[in-house]
Amino acid sequence: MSAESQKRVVIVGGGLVGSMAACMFARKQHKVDLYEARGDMRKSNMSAGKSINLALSVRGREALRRIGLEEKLLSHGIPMRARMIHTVDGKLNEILYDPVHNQCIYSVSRKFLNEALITELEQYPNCNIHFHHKMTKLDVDTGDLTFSKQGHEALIEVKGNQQQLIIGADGAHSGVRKCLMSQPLFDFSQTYIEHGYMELCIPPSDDGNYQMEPNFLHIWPRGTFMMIALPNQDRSWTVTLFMPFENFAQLKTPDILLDFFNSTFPDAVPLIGADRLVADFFSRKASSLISIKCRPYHKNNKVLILGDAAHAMVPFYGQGMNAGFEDCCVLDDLMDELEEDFARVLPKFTEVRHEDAQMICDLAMYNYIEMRDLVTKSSFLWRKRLDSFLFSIFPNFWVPLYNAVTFSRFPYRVCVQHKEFQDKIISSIITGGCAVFGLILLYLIGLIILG
Ligand SMILES: Cc1cc2nc3c(=O)[nH]c(=O)nc-3n(C[C@H](O)[C@H](O)[C@H](O)COP(=O)(O)OP(=O)(O)OC[C@H]3O[C@@H](n4cnc5c(N)ncnc54)[C@H](O)[C@@H]3O)c2cc1C
Ligand SMILES: Cc1cnn(-c2ccc(OCc3ccccc3)c(C(=O)O)c2)c1-c1ccc(Cl)c(F)c1
Repeated sequence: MSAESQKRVVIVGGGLVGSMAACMFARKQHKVDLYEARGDMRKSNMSAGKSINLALSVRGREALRRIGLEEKLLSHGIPMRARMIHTVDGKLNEILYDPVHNQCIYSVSRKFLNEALITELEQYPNCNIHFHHKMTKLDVDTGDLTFSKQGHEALIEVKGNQQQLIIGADGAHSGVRKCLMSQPLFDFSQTYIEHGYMELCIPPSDDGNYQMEPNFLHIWPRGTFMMIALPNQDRSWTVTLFMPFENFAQLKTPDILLDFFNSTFPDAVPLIGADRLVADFFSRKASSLISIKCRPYHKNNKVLILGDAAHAMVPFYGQGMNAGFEDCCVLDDLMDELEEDFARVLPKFTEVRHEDAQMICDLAMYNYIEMRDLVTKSSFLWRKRLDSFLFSIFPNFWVPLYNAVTFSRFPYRVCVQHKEFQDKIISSIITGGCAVFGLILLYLIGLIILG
């Protein structure tokens, strides 16, 4: 690549999306400087962020494929071919995600994934990674950046004329986005939901095996309370309890906690272990969940935000990382289509991505509301069984929305359009069916009256 065509890119945030974006630019031989506030996660045992493991699906896999990491992650990940629904009376109900094509989602370790991305990035001589560098200031007009470096008094200045593009992949509470918010015509909204989440653990059995069937996403739908478990490589499970903060606050003592679990998630207590449940629950605090929407995602030809910085969503669709990785694919394609001209690429990114990103934020929030309101024990179950049955007999027509979102790369808005079309068909069949049934009934009544 000629020096003139090589771009210089600064990426703020070395989490999942920032490190993915860095790999995508580095493989195109551009000069990349990645700045991450935290230290090198490969040198610490701390968890890499908000959840210990994540569900990886098709949209995220495409980004990993492009940088050559898909097979590495799939071989480390654990396939989840079905949801296993735990009813309160202890019954287990498995419903395949894809009875037609046998597609599955993968439980992957956040730390392993972030480490794999950083290690891949290090292979590129045209990339520098600056750990312990926290961006404290950005002038969105000049592109001048200021960083504080852990343990150093002096601030580090990166002048705007040293790079052509600044990407903000610094998460839901993005400092780069906050700088964009000071600009005119920048729309922003955020919603904290009443539910918080806490991660618990189901350890391996005494003989080192999984205590539950491993190739499943285990779900305990209890209306207001929801709990899921994703498998880990070490045969343990990361359990995530979703509950309103006010309910977390009511569980003040071990006895109250155990009474709650024994009545709400009875089969989970022996799996977690009563002592471990008490110790873990009272050793941590529930974390908040936020949904963020904003527009535009860019400023001129200089600044762009990706991932949670642009569209943080509640985790009730398992799509946040997948959507952020898909941002990187959309940007990658636009770089190719528009000859890497940032003056065209950046506004086009907002134009083509914004509606889909808003849609998945809305879908995740809709799922949250719908799952919370599915209060009867079997309603979650029957909804899923009906979807799965119709999908298996009309595979090209009846694609459940969850399957379109999770197992295809159709734009999120197209997935919803298809769902709305399906709903119209169903309602007209039901309406038509009712009309036919009514006519038959009238005919029979007429026969009876007229003898
Ligand atoms: C409980 C839970 C479960 C989830 N489950 C799933 C799932 O199953 N599947 C899925 O696809 N998604 C899931 N998600 C969503 C997923 O975690 C996020 O969408 C994803 O982490 C977003 O990645 P990101 O890189 O945009 O942001 P982040 O992961 O937040 O990374 C931002 C990075 O920027 C750094 N940073 C922040 N500020 C600065 C600064 N000023 N200077 C330098 N660096 C900075 C941070 O240290 C961090 O490393 C879940 C989220 C939660 C909360
Ligand atoms: C991490 C991850 C990956 N995918 N999903 C997911 C999400 C929603 C689902 O259905 C919604 C629905 C249920 C019932 C009726 C309509 C819609 C299904 C499913 O169909 O199995 C799977 C999750 C997840 C995340 C949080 C919670 Cl709380 C949860 F339960 C699962």
